[in-house]
Amino acid sequence: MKIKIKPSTLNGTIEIPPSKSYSHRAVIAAALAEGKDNRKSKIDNLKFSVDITTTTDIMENWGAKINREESSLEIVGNSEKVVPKDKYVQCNESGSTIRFLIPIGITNENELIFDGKGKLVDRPLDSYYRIFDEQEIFYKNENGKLPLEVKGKLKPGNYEIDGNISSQFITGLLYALPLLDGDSKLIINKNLESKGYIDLTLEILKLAGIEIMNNDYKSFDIRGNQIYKPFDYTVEGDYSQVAFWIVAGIISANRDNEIKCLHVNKNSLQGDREIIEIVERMGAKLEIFYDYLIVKPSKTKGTVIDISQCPDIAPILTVLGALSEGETRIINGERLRIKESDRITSIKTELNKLGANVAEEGDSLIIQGVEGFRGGVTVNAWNDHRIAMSLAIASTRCEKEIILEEAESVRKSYPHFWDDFVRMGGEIEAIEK
Ligand SMILES: O=C(O)C1=C[C@@H](OP(=O)(O)O)[C@@H](O)[C@H](O)C1
Ligand SMILES: C=C(OP(=O)(O)O)C(=O)O
Repeated sequence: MKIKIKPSTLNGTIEIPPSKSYSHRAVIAAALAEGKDNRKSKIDNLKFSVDITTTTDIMENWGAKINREESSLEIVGNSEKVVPKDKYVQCNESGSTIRFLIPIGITNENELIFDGKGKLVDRPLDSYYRIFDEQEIFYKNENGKLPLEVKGKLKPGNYEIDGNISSQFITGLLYALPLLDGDSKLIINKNLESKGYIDLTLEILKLAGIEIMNNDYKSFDIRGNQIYKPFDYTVEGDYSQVAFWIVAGIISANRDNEIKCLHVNKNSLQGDREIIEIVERMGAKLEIFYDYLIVKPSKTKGTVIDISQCPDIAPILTVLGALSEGETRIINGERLRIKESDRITSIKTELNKLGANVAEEGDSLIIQGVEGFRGGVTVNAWNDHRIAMSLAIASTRCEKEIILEEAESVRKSYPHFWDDFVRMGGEIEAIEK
């Protein structure tokens, strides 16, 4: 979908959508829970983005009984036995889905074909291939790309994972290993990045009655033969998404505007909560309350941002850096290259078309601040929801309107983003389906 976005300033109150990371975890844990006497889990405040629908569909296919309402779910779990009705597992473009579900799928002797779309076809899974090689689990793919055929069953024992590629492998194993018929140890080699996501995993596992011994994130001791228990849970707002609205509020050209963001847990464990500390360091003024926050326009200064623990907020922080005084450096962004797009190159390329001054240096983004963007050009979202949303927020500081291609990519995590954008004062016009 191609849309025209006119320059406008955003203002008002926004309901931040539920955390995608918590939603995946809650749906999976509830789907694995014992379904004795039809005992069910209830998950409230869910939004069926493409990624969450994908995970939910797969868990249903693997034996959970799921009743979907508009913004909640009831699940009777499959009692830890993954028995697929269909061996084909379509993960669409969701890295979380495929990396969480590969090990869970083979906690039972199964034959599965994992497939994906877009960039997911190429996103790395090598950490699992090493385990399959060690355990002589059959797997087949062409040139390391999806589809991936896997046949076998995981064995309890020692597992080693590099902590600097994707924390999603660690989450997948933390979910799967308690289901094996013996104890396991998960050892993390190299530096653990995206550590906050492991905290979310441990929190939901605990809620489901799963016990894991965390040895300071260097290793985890996991007892086998554990049983997931049903639970009730309400998903909190998503810090990766509130980041867009925080930056929108800071860069607003209308000094009288303010953006109030609802459902933002002040004490959240989400790693992207770092957005608050980063923008405050750059000079932004936020008013933070127990479960909401208020952002007013402010002048910001460049800084150095280590993005290794909060990769998903890199694109929108690049927008903020581009409009801040002096130089902003976003460093340690290696894994940004293996997301829905190569986010170092995609955000640099598209923001520069608007008139920003962004350069790549190794795995860093080096940004020289400008007063505002020119706009007046066509930009592309690279089929990446976070690039589309970042460009939408950047458009509010363009002199001229912009055309955005692949605007529909927001549906991966935030399907009603454009409705919210318009509700907050954005002006868009669809040009092409
Ligand atoms: O576990 C999760 O929910 C996620 C982990 C992160 O991935 P990496 O650990 O690969 O950085 C993040 O980018 C992704 O959007 C969600
Ligand atoms: C990288 C992301 O998600 P995933 O890895 O689940 O595809 C994201 O939402 O930015």
